[in-house]
Amino acid sequence: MDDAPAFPALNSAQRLSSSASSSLAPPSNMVAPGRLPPPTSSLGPPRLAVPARLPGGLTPPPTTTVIPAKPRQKVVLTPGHSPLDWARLTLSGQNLRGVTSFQKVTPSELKKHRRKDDAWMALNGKVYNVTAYLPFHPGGEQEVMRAAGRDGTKLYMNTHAWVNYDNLLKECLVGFMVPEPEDSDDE
Ligand code: HEM
Repeated sequence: MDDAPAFPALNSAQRLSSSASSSLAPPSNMVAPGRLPPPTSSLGPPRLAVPARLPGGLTPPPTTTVIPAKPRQKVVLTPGHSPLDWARLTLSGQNLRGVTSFQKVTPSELKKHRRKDDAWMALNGKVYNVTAYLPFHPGGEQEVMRAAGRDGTKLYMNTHAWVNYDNLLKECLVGFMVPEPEDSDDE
């Protein structure tokens, strides 16, 4: 049987360009998001690992994807307030709700609980006493307090829809939102 022809063909663009990109290592001008680029020599312009145009008129594929990073707003939690500490506290049997039975909470009742030592928040119709959680909140106490005494669903979802509040605040459930009674004077 005849020998198989060389692949890629001896005079192909791939072979011609192979000297330009002989290494499998990522090009040195690739920058991980949030990282500074590697220092470039002060002698001459920065090196470009991939030429603007490959021999044979081929344009190389893009080598970087820049995702604009939103600055994190996480705070440093005080000792004893890690997520694990919070898990421990919720399992301790301590009453974190501040009530002994589930309540029907009207908007005007909710409004009464907007102090740091008595903070309730409604999330999708459920009302939570978030007082105990405040020092454990990775975004800081002030952020949670923005929604204290009111419905924080929109703010919460806009900030971190991926955070499972139902699970984190299970032991902080106070009750459920109900409309203001018809004859109320809307305090
Ligand atoms: C509606 C009021 C709230 C606001 C405005 C708020 C805001 C924030 C902010 C700004 C961060 C930092 C995000 C970042 O830069 O990474 C954060 C993180 C976090 N918040 Fe809240 N938060 C609120 C309520 C809550 C509540 C009630 C909980 C408890 C279920 C919670 C749990 C968390 C967790 C677990 C993180 C860390 C998320 C992560 O690492 O991806 N937040 N929050």
